[in-house]
Parts: sequence; structure tokens; C-alpha cells
Amino acid sequence: MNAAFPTPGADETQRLLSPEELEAALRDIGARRYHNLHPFHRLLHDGKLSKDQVRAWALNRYYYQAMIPVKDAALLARLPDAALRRVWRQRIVDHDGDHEGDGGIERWLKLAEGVGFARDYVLSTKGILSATRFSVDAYVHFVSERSLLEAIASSLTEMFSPTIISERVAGMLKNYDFITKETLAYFDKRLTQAPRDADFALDYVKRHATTPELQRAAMGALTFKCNVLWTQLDALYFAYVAPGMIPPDAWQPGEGLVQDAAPASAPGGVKLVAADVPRLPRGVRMRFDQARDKHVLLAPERTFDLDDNAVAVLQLVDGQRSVTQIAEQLAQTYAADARVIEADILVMLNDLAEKRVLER
Ligand SMILES: O=C(O)c1cc(C(=O)O)c2c(n1)C(=O)C(=O)c1cc(C(=O)O)[nH]c1-2
Repeated sequence: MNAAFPTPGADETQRLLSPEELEAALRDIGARRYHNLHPFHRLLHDGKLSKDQVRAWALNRYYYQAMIPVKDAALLARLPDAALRRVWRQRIVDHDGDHEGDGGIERWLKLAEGVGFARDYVLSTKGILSATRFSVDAYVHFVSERSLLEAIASSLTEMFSPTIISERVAGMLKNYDFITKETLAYFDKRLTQAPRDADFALDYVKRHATTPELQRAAMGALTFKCNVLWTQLDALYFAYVAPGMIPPDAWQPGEGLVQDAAPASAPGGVKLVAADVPRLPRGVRMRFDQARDKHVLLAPERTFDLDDNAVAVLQLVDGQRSVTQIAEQLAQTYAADARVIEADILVMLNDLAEKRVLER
């Protein structure tokens, strides 16, 4: 933990920045590295994830929420004066609550229960990805071991969270029928707590980062923290979107849910991952409907209209190509990023699989 963390945008001349310049440099780090830019969050907000993928996000993020007060207690223990401790301890109260059933952790549990999880399963943290645990634990260690200035500066990602929270809540409510306002109640309080906390931390950093070295250390700490958040989404994307490689012991769709939670895929339906070779089941075929001037998918007693994207994908579904190979082919045809296409078509193919007009 002693190696200097790379500090981005370090001024060539290494001159002392004014407090306003320092703030601008910190905001610039967020503009380039905050997790609102991660493809997983874009898919989450745009309604492009399956219910199981949203579940994976809620489950893993619980560990972050649960460890935040542990991190803040570590920081609190290092604060030398009562006035600072009085302010910082509010963060612990916000997350732990004042009594049983109160506080942010409890509200996150409600969110996880809202998407179908059994409370005890979430509390056990059994199914979370190792990478989630590693990055969250790295944050706690960082705050315990680095200078107080770096510890406080690492919380400055909260300067950027109100924007992403508004975007997330609006997007999820609009795009997922299984998400309600009550499920997302966690975020209501964050909209006032985060700016209050960030204002205090920013003021502290601007007043205490009084040399070029200290200013670079503060920027390095914020960069580190952006990476803590980014890495968690990388791990979710890799395990549950593409290539869909869920590590041993991590949560598998279907596990840890309350008994009566509807399975995300139709009973007997498949969950396709990138390596799977999709095909149309017997009796299902794509046809061009002359009368309606569009392609449709014909299944026994059902017909599905297809948009141009679905047609382009289904033309390549031949029982030979894997999802990855289909994405690569489309990426060549449309000169686009194969990984982005792969994530998009996995969502689409799983939707068809849930309707039982696609199998692997
Ligand atoms: O929803 C989000 O995107 C988001 C981001 C962050 C953040 O930027 O660190 C926090 C939170 N939420 C949050 O809910 C929270 O309690 C929190 C505490 C902290 C921190 O570093 O002390 N960050 C965040």
C-alpha cells in the first residue's frame, strides 16, 4: 500500500494550484473516470439488463453499502478533533441508522428484497464476486492507511453521485416493470446526504492540500476511488453480461431468492451467455410478411414483430455461430464495437429465450 498511486493530470510544472484550480482538477477526474461512464451503468439505466443482471448489481452493491460505515469508522478513529468527528459521525448514522430497521444499509436490503432476494442470503454476502470484495476492502484499507487528507479526498466521488442517482432512478423506473419507487427509496436520502458530505470533504481538501505534493496526493486518492467503483462494474459486466463468465461460488441466477419470487426466465427457459450457440426451436421461423412489409417470427399460435436489429441478428442465428461470433460478424458489417454489440444482442436473445422462441 505504500507505492505512490499514479496521479493523473499532474501539472508539468508541479506548481501550487489555487483552491479553485484544485477543485476544477478534481472535477475533471470525475468527468473522465466516474462510474456513470461505465457500460454496465449505461445498460442498467437504459433498461437493457435482464432482471437477473439487475439482481447481480443489487447483490454486489450491498457489500459496498455494508462496508461504507466500516470505512467511515476507520476514518473517524483517526480524526484528531471533536468538531471534525462530530461532522463525520453523521455518515455512520446515515448508513447504520439510529435504531433497528433504520438507515441506508437497511434501505439497500429493501432494494435487494424488492428485486427478489431473501434477506439472509444478501446479509451473508456469500454470492458476491471476489472482485467486489477486493475493491471494497481496498477502499477500507486505503482510508485506514493513507494520510487523512487522502482518506477524506477519496470520498469525493460523492461530488458526482447526485447526477448519476437522478439518472439511475428515472431510467430504472421508466424501463423496468419490476422496479418501484419504494424499491429505490435508498436513493431518496442520498440526494441530500451526498452533496452535504461532498461539500464538507471538498472544503477540507481545498484548505489542507497546501503544497503541490499534497494536491497531487488528493487527486491520486480521488482517482483511486473512481477505480474502486469502476472495477466493481467491470467485474459485474464480465460475470453477468459478457462473456458471462460467473466465477465459482459467485451468485448464480435463481439462487438466494425468496421462494415465491418469479424466476427471471420462463420455467424451463434458458439463460444464454456469450459462448452459447443460439438457434430457433422446432416450429419457429423468421418470415417476411408481405402484407405488413416487415419481418416476423412465427411460432405455433404466436407471431412476433421484429425490428431491423432483431432481423440482422436472427439472420445470423444458424445453430452454428455463438453469440460472440454473431456479434463479431455484426461489428464488421456495421463497423462498431463487438463487445457493445454482444451485450446488446445478449439482452435481445435472452428476451426471445424467455418467450421460448429461441434456445441454445
Ligand atoms: O449510487 C452511486 O453511484 C453512489 C456513488 C457513491 C460514490 O460516488 O462513492 C456513493 C454512493 N452511491 C452511496 O450511496 C454512498 O453511500 C456512498 C458513500 C461513499 C463514500 O465514499 O463514503 N460513496 C458513496
